[in-house]
Amino acid sequence: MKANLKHGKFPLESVKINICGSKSESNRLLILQAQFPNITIDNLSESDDTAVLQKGLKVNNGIVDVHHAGTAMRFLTAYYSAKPNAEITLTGSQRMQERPIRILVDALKTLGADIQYLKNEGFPPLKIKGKKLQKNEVSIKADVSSQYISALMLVAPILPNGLKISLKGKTTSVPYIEMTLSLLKNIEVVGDFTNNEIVIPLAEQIKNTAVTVESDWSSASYFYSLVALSEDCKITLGSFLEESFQGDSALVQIYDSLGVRTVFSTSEKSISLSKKNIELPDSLMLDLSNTPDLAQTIAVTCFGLGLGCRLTGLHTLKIKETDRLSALKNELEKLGATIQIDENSLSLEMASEIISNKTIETYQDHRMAMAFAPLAVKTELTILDAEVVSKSYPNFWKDIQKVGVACVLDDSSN
Ligand SMILES: O=C(O)C1=C[C@@H](OP(=O)(O)O)[C@@H](O)[C@H](O)C1
Ligand SMILES: C=C(OP(=O)(O)O)C(=O)O
Repeated sequence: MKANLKHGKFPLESVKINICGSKSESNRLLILQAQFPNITIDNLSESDDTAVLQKGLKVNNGIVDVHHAGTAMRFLTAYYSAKPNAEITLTGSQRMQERPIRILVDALKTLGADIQYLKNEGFPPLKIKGKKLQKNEVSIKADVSSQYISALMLVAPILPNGLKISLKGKTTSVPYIEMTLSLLKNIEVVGDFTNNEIVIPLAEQIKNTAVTVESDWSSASYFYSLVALSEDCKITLGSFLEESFQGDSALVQIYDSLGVRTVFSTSEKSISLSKKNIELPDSLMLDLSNTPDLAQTIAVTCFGLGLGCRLTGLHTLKIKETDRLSALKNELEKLGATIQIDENSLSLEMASEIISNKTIETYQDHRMAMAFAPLAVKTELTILDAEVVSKSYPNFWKDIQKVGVACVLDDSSN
C-alpha cells in the first residue's frame, strides 16, 4: 500500500488524538503478568509488536513467530528459558534473523539456560528448552542493546535468588533499563541500578496490581514534527504524563528548541502541542544514545525546517528494523539533502529547498514511514509500503488524516 501525501490545507486542525499505550511498557507488563497473573493492564498497546508477544505467551510447546518485534524476541527468549517444561522454537522475520542475540543467549546460558541456534550462530531462530535457572549473577555487554538487559531483569524476580547483573562497556539506551526498573517497582519488586550494577530481588508473590500504560511517546514524536513544520497549529494528545517512564518524553525539551511548546494538563492527562515563535538555531547538536527511536523523526524535522543537525550516539541504529542510518541517508538525499553518516552519527547540512513529488522507501521500518509523513506540511510525497506503521502505531494514517494532512492510501499496486 502507498500513502500519497498531498501538500494539503494548512494550518492543521486543532484536534485531540488518542495514541495507544506504549509498546515498550506493554511488552514488559505482559511478561510480568505472565509470571504474576494478579497484574491487570489498561491502555495496552495496539501495536503488532504487542500482539505477537501476547500470542507467543499463550504457547508452551511449539513455534512462536514474533515477526519484526525486537522486544518480543529478546523478552520471550529470557521468559521461555526460565519457564520449566516450555519447549519453543522462537523465530521471526528475515530481518529478525539478522538482528544479533548472542549477548543475551550467552548471559542466559551462564544462568543455566538450554538454548540452541537453529540457523546462524548468534541469531534467531532459537530452540529453547525452559528450566528453573539456579544462578543469580551474570555479566553482560551493555553497549549493543538495552533489550538484552531488560529481558534479564524481567525474569529476575522469579529466579530463586533474584539476579545481580554487571554491565560491561558504555550502557546504551539507559532510559529503557530505567523503565524496566520502574515497572518492576510498580509491582513492588524494588531493584537497584547503581553505576554498572543492577540488582533485582526474588518476588515470591505480589499484591493485586492494576497498571495503566501511558501512551506512546515515540509515536507522539510524529506530531511534534508536524507542529514544528507547520505554520500554526495546536494538537492535543492523550494520555501522557509529565512524570513518564519513557525516555522519549525528552521530546518536550528537544522540540522546545525546534519551536514546539508542550503544555501538560494534569486533569486531562494530556499534552497540547502548539507553535512557538522563536528564532531557530542554524543547526542542532544532539546525543541520542538515550532516545534512539527519535533519530529519524528529528533528522527529518531538521531537514524540513531547512536546519542542519549533527546527531550522535546512533550506534544501535544499524541493527534495528533496517540499517536506519543508511535508510535515512538514501531517502533524505532523494529530497535534496546533503547528509553524511558513519558508524554512530549523522550530519545534515542546511537545505534551501525540498524536491517535491518523490517516492520514499520504508525498508520494512515503521519509523521510516512515520518520520517522513510530516513533510507533507512542506511538499507532496509518496510513502511506499505504508502498512509498515502497524508495527508500533496501527492508526497512524487515520490519525494524521484527523489533524488535516491530506493523505490518500492506495492499495492498487506495491
Ligand atoms: O526496551 C525497549 O522497549 C526498547 C529499547 C530500545 O532498543 P535498544 O536498547 O536496542 O536501543 C528501543 O530502540 C526499542 O524501540 C525499544
Ligand atoms: C527498534 C524498535 O523496535 P524493536 O527493536 O523492538 O524491534 C522500534 O520500535 O523503533
